[in-house]
Amino acid sequence: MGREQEFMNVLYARLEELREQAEDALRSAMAPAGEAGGGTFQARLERDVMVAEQSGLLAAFNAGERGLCFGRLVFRDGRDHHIGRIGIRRDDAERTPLVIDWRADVARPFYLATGHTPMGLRRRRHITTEGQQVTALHDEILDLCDSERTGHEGTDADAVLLSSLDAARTGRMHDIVQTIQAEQDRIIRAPHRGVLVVEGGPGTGKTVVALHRAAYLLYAQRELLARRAVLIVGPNPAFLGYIGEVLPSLGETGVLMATPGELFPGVTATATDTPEAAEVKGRAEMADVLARYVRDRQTLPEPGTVIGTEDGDLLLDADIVTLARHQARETKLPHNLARPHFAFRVIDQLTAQLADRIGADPFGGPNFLGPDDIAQLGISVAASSEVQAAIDELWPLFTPQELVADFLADPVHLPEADAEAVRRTGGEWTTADIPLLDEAAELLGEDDSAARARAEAERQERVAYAQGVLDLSYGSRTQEFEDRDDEDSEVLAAHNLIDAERLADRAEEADHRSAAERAAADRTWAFGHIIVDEAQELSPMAWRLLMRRCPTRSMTLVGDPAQTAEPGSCGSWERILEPYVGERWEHVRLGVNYRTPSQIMDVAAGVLRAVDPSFRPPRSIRTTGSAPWAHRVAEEKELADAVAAAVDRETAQLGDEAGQGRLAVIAPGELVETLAAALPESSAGARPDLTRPVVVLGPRQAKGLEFDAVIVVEPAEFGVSDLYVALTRATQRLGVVHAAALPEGLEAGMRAGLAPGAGGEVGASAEG
Ligand SMILES: Nc1ncnc2c1ncn2[C@@H]1O[C@H](COP(=O)(O)OP(=O)(O)OP(=O)(O)O)[C@@H](O)[C@H]1O
Repeated sequence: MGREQEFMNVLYARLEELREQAEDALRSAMAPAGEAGGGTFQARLERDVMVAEQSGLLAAFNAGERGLCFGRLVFRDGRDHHIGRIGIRRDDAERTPLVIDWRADVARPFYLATGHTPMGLRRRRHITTEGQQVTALHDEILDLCDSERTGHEGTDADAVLLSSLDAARTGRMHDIVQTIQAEQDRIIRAPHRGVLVVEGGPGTGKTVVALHRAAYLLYAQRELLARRAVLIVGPNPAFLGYIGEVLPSLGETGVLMATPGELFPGVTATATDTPEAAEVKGRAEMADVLARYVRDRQTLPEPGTVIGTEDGDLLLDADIVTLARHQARETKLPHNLARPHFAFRVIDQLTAQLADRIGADPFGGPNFLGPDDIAQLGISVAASSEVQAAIDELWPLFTPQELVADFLADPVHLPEADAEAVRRTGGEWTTADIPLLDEAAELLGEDDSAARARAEAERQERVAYAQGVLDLSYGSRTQEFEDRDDEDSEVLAAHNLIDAERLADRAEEADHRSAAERAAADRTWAFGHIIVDEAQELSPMAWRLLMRRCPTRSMTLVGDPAQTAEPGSCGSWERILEPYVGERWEHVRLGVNYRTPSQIMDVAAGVLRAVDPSFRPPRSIRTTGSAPWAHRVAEEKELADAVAAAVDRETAQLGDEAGQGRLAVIAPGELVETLAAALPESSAGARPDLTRPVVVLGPRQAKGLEFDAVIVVEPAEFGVSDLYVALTRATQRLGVVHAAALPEGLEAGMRAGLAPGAGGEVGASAEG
């Protein structure tokens, strides 16, 4: 222990040194222009390089501080490496690695080696720390011929994992770099570059594995991903808050997180659809329906429509417009971008009409007007406000919001019942509207060609400057960070953190945002990688939107069909993916439940088995001493008091067991407010504060979350999959408070779970 503590002291001293250097460098880079070499373009670029480099380093130093080093690998060939959250080198001429980043290849045996396949290891050590103090060591001997003993062997190999799983929850998910399991490691580092589907039951680590995969990809493909950013889509804001600290704690910040209701820049879904409306809006056919609706808005004039111009009246008949419309549609451009073609054809034909009239030879000879005269006539026709108004009427410009709002107010091309389900005038946007807005934006297009051309020319200029600055930075680098075998692949060197193009983008006066920030504002942004959690919930229309955001199809999809409850969700992975990648996707499964103890899992599984006797839940890695309990009250109005009493009892238990902890009351939506009022210390609402000791949630809000204790209220009101989700959120204790009879599968599970001597009465709490 003493030797590891000495090492830890050296390591933290080095970290402090690096942090100070980075802070100093950052301070001087941020100094006012006059002191830092003037305000020239070149000087500003150099400053940007420094700021990007040093703030990246600082973020990594700060993130790496907690649990900086957690493992050690001693190889048979004499190599001896410490493994940590980030890689750090000594300040010597060889830049010897002090600690290796967990994502480096050389760290892999830490997660994969077994007695059977030792991967060249003699021993593997887990180092537990509190702050900078080493508090425990666990050694595993992997080379059976190794007779050396340290006194730290022989402890349960899973001790570190189990202590992490037993720890009280904080309301925030933590990284698992110290205890990644072999089946998880294979997914995190999967070489597959396309769509990877990670499936598994509740608590199998799907979410945490996907986040670590993002961290790994940001390391392994840093150049691409730092520029294109990673998008993480999660079911609700509470969930995103819950997982939000995992990647920053691993030093990764180039990530945008969003719910499906936030995927159209400038709009946030705040209203809720009925299940019927959400189902209709989510259907793949809506893409065709909207496309037809856009064509409907390309209209024909009333017969005999006359337009008055300075040069006389013009007849705008259906033939003229039909031809112009046909020619505009033939361009295959989106509606708004095809409009100039339509306008041009209409003006051309009206001009011809005018020219025929003005320049006609009464004796039947050729037209008197020359090409210049006709061109002049064309200009005056185009400038006519009446002509413009007619074109606006026949081929109007729309924003996506206008188009979708018009469609919802009068839904066409839908069967009557479906149209009724979605009909809405005005009002706020819903989550199911977001893919419709995106589809509309695709159908309409955005005429930004001139702005794009200008921006691109300016950008090329900046890239040339930036390349010069980077060459300068590369030549003068003093590198601290290194953990990959390849000397040239500095993980966080300036020239990797920020390449010429990114630097050029950053140098743009008006736009100093990160890639993730720019991505958030840009509907057409192509992300380097997308992670979708609770992917089984998304509708076919939502998938169309997401696939547009990721043309490379580099995606990790996380889901569990048994937890699917959204109306209109896609169903099978094949159905989701076939239109976009055919059969070119990989499917991996996780089979061990790290969250829910077996007593609780048995009860939850009973609920699904009641509808599907062949259902097999994931195997729980833990059991706890507490049997789930149920308490029945005579009438619904007694629920709030009973829940308040149960919360007091359970929080006291958590206090006894873990010193702290988090409890969730999961109740049907209509009861949430009443229960929250009966629990004054609790947090509830659209964005509940999960770090509070007690939260009150609806079943959909509980998705993906976990708590030490969970009290499920009135489960008869839940759908089967919602109930399964609710019952599988607890890491320690589960209770049910109800007035109505328990659903069939739950009642049977509770009976089986009751400890002998507890009376066998489901109606009586096992706790008394
Ligand atoms: N290797 C591990 N080491 C430590 N903790 C782990 C490990 N794997 C998973 N866990 C923990 O198990 C819990 C469940 O993980 P996670 O939320 O990712 O599961 P999930 O499969 O997404 O669950 P659900 O589908 O129910 O939302 C988390 O607290 C996670 O940190």
